[in-house]
Amino acid sequence: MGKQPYIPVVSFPEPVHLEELIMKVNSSNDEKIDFVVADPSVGGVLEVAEKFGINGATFWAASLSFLSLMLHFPKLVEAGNINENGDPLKDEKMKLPVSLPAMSTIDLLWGFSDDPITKKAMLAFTANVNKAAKVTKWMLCNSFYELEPAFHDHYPNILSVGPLLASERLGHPKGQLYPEDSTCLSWLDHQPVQLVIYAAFGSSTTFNQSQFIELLHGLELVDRSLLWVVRPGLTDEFCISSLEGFKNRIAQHGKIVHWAPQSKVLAHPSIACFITHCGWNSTMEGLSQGVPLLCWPYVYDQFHNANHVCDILKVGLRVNKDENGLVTRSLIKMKVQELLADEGIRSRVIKLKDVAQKTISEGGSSSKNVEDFINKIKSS
Ligand SMILES: O=c1ccn([C@@H]2O[C@H](COP(=O)(O)OP(=O)(O)O[C@H]3O[C@H](CO)[C@@H](O)[C@H](O)[C@H]3O)[C@@H](O)[C@H]2O)c(=O)[nH]1
Repeated sequence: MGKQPYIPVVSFPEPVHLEELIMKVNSSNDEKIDFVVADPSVGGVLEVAEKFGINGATFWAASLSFLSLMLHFPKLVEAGNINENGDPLKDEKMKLPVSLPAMSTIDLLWGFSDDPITKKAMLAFTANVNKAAKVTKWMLCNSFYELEPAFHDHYPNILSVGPLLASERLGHPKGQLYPEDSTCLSWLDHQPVQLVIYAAFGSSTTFNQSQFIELLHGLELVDRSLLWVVRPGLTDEFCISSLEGFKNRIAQHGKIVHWAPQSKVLAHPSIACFITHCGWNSTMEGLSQGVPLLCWPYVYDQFHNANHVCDILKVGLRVNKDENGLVTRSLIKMKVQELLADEGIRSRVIKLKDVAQKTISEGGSSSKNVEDFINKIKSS
């Protein structure tokens, strides 16, 4: 028991084959590459395109407020708050851009981990984002104006085109990490309206044994209909074996799947709330479907997303760890009950759902940004 959670280490390879690929495609008689859209955290893509005289844009898959924090990194170094490795140089809270609350260096992205490899990867991520921002005049973001108005006013050149929802993806296969178990949709059809708790923690979160057992008992104590995604790798074999008894105990009102069609699940009328790690996609999907969030951030931007949901938008509540570093079963039960009883949260999140839908409808801010972007590319 008590094994430390695994923190995924991300690496950002240089686009070594991109130059070759562009040369190959553009020397053929087929259609040529004349514009590139790249994730800014993947270093060097836009620089390679630029070498060939090809324009490019970045697409940022997290929030605009978090992007602003990345873009602010060089200013924190200049101001002497941190050094180039992100280490704190002053023992004081730093003033951050726009409406981000003042923060200590430890709460910054690169401060969350003691693991030097993870920290190094996150610094590379930040450096890549800043380099890409210098190369392109077009930055797209999966957000919408009304979700983060102060940041959009501060960065008028960043075009938000969200919410981009997985259920709206074109083509097959849909690029899912795991096969979707869509039997949960027909199961949801048989559940009462707004009664089911949906719990899912994205593509890479892991739980140690102690935490997983607390979560399992917490979900059982809540004693409501439950749909829970237990992804391969979410926890270890010992915990998976303990799921068998749990499944039997909740058989009347619960379902566990390996991977759900999440966007469709969140749009289902039987969903009452979403226990989430606050990855930005999950956050956007939940809010765009008017579902209150119970925020359980784990790493990276997830803490910022949880702050935004709970303190700024006020459409969710968060769980905190106790002195042993655990979110306890009794807290899980209490917070779910508190969330479900909060009419203010429910009415605010339903309003946000309407706003999110308008923003991608004709004339909405994200819809206009997509049109503007296409027109700009065409005329460039
Ligand atoms: O059963 C499931 C569970 C999840 N999903 C989908 O998987 C995606 C998960 O994305 P996200 O919520 O953003 O979580 P992560 O996979 O953890 O995302 C990483 O990337 C995000 C965007 O940059 C960051 O915000 C996160 O912190 C980082 O962990 C979403 O589209 C979900 O709909 C499913 O389709 N089925």
